[in-house]
Amino acid sequence: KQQPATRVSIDLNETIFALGGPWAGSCVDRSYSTHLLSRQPLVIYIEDFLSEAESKHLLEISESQFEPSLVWNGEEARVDPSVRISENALLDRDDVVKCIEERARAFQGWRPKTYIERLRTQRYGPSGHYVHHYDFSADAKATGWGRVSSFMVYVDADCTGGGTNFPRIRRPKDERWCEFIECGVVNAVGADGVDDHEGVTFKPIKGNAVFWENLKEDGSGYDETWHAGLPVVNGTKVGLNIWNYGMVRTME
Ligand SMILES: O=C(O)CCC(=O)C(=O)O
Ligand SMILES: [Fe+2]
Repeated sequence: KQQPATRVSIDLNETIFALGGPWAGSCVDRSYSTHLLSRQPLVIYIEDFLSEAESKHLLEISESQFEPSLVWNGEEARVDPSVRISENALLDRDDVVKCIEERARAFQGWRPKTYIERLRTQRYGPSGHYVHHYDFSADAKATGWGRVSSFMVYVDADCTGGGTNFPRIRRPKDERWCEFIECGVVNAVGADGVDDHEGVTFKPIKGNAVFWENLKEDGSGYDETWHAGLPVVNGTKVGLNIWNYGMVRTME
């Protein structure tokens, strides 16, 4: 086994990560169903990841916590409507939240040396959006640590627009996918001018989720994971971000 050139230790800080070992409480098993969209990068669509009651609960505990979403420009975090218009809420780790964290760990086969970042909901109103971006940062290859994978979960989707667009992922051919992704020419142009009729746009569907891996085994990022939250036209969309921070595979 190849030894990493440098060993970087990470700061396992409770304000950032959902720590505390395997959840010992009782969680009701969720019978979600999965559909493989891509192998490289790994992208899996998940139906019924959240129950109706869980979504309702997440919305309730988020309500008083929402604050404007910030963007990091390399120096400071600030509001930048050209990049992102939404509010997000850091969730208290009650039993419902811990069971969702545990479901995300189990889904990934309890991947070693991987920590879930504290869960956040994100709410978008009309013209709310997030321009195309990567969830990973470029230093994972050097440090051996990074955002190895992401879940985008739809907690509320009482909206038009607001799809999650991956312009570099090839649209699957089978018509059955049209239940979950936009088919045909959509011609919606994101706030950054990227035309979403290429690639895959997931419809926001309450309770469903998209899971993808951001980093290759060596810690470099997949270009194909470039994605956006397209502008909401009417109504409200609430997403749940589950970001998984871990050691890249070749360093494990
Ligand atoms: O809202 C979406 O559809 C995508 C959100 C997203 O990519 C993010 O918060 O990192
Ligand atoms: Fe993202």
